[in-house]
Amino acid sequence: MDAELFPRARAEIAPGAVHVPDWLDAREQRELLAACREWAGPPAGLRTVRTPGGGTMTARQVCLGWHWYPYGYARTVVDGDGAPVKPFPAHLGALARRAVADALGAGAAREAAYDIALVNFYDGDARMGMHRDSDEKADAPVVSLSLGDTCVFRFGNTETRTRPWTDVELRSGDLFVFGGPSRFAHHGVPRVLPGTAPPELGLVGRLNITLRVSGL
Ligand SMILES: O=C(O)CCC(=O)C(=O)O
Ligand SMILES: [Fe+2]
Repeated sequence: MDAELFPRARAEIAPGAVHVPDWLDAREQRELLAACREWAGPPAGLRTVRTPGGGTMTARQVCLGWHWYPYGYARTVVDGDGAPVKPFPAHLGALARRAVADALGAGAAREAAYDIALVNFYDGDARMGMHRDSDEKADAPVVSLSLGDTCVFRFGNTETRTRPWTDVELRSGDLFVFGGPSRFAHHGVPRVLPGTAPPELGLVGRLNITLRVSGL
């Protein structure tokens, strides 16, 4: 439906931060979506995240491997149903290493032991404020995969939550990796574009799968 005159090109958005359009083919997207639906079920399923200030995040979340909560990691859903977090499947680790190798080059993936997946579900009104992924004790690149609706992904700088930043459209199947000098850069999702998912995928809304190395 979004047929471009020219294919979207991979782009280095900042040193160590690379956008690879259409990295997942249609079958891989369907399989990941089916897996996300399994992971989202209870126990330790999709939940609304409450921040210490009394707010709630609009993107709902489920974790694999380590449970992330504001602001740390646990092995159980300490801010939810208390159940043990679902295991991190080995195939996601292999996927993350392949993603890093494709985005940053073979050397960058090394032996990185990916052990965290955060699955964020965005409906049309959801967004994510500017933040850094900084609760890990490792500096391996963060791998981000998008399914469903297109979003505006805002990639900023390591110093401040404000400009300079670059807005990138992430569509279903796109890969974004940030490592090296960009590993601790601020980023967020100011907007989801409802109704832009590929119809054959069968998802209303947007899913993001973020893969990280905990170092824990
Ligand atoms: O949804 C996205 O693309 C970003 C998610 C994110 O930054 C996070 O979960 O830390
Ligand atoms: Fe993040």
